[in-house]
Amino acid sequence: MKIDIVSIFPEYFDVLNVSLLGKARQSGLIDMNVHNLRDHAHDRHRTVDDTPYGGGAGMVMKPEPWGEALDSILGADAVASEDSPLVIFPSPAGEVFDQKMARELSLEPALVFGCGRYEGIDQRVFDHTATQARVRLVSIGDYVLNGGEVAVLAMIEAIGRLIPGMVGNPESLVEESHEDGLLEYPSYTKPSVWREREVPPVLLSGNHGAVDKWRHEQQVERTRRVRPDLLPPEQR
Ligand SMILES: N#Cc1ccccc1Cn1ccc2ccc(-c3cc(N)[nH]n3)cc21
Repeated sequence: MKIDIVSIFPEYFDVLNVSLLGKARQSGLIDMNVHNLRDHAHDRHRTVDDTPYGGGAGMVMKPEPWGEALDSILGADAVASEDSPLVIFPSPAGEVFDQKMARELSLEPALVFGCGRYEGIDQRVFDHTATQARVRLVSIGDYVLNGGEVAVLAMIEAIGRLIPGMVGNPESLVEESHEDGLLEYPSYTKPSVWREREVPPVLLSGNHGAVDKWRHEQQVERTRRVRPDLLPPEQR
């Protein structure tokens, strides 16, 4: 997978050289490039923002630097098609990112992430980029961050771990929260007694059928208690 990120804070993404994603970059599983938006602002102060038309507090990101930056990634003459790269702009007004979307995006050959700051990006950037590539505005939850960088880090981690070859044991991805629509079951490891707290005996029984049954029951009970919204109405 090819990943391009545009941000005024490229250093945010230095962390992506660590751990699994770092290994994936070294192995070539992921080809990641981070672009500094200010490299595409050519005035003396490398200005990327200005006051909003119509008034209001805060600043809006200017379209020109974004246009030049995205042209350098997509091609100035690119025409959007179903084979175009997918350009994702984190936004509080976006569709909500979830495990289903992470799975979908992990199959994309090329992703471009545009990190806004201030009060957001001039709308014409989204409108114009949609003529060059596929565009989605994506929220990582119903709260407001100061910019898109943290959202992109979260999405890249959630997407990256699903890319074939990323994790050693793909089976470990199946029984996680949200993979089957349920929260995951509680996990235990040695010692079998810790501070007078015992591991549930079924997990020490060696009876795999009983273990699987107990784990599913735990998933349903935890989901019903913590996230009933994930269950179909009749199971809540
Ligand atoms: N836009 C906007 C905005 C609007 C009002 C106040 C502050 C901001 C800050 N901001 C600028 C860029 C940007 C990108 C993504 C998020 C974001 C995503 C999620 N899920 N929460 N917040 C916020 C972002």
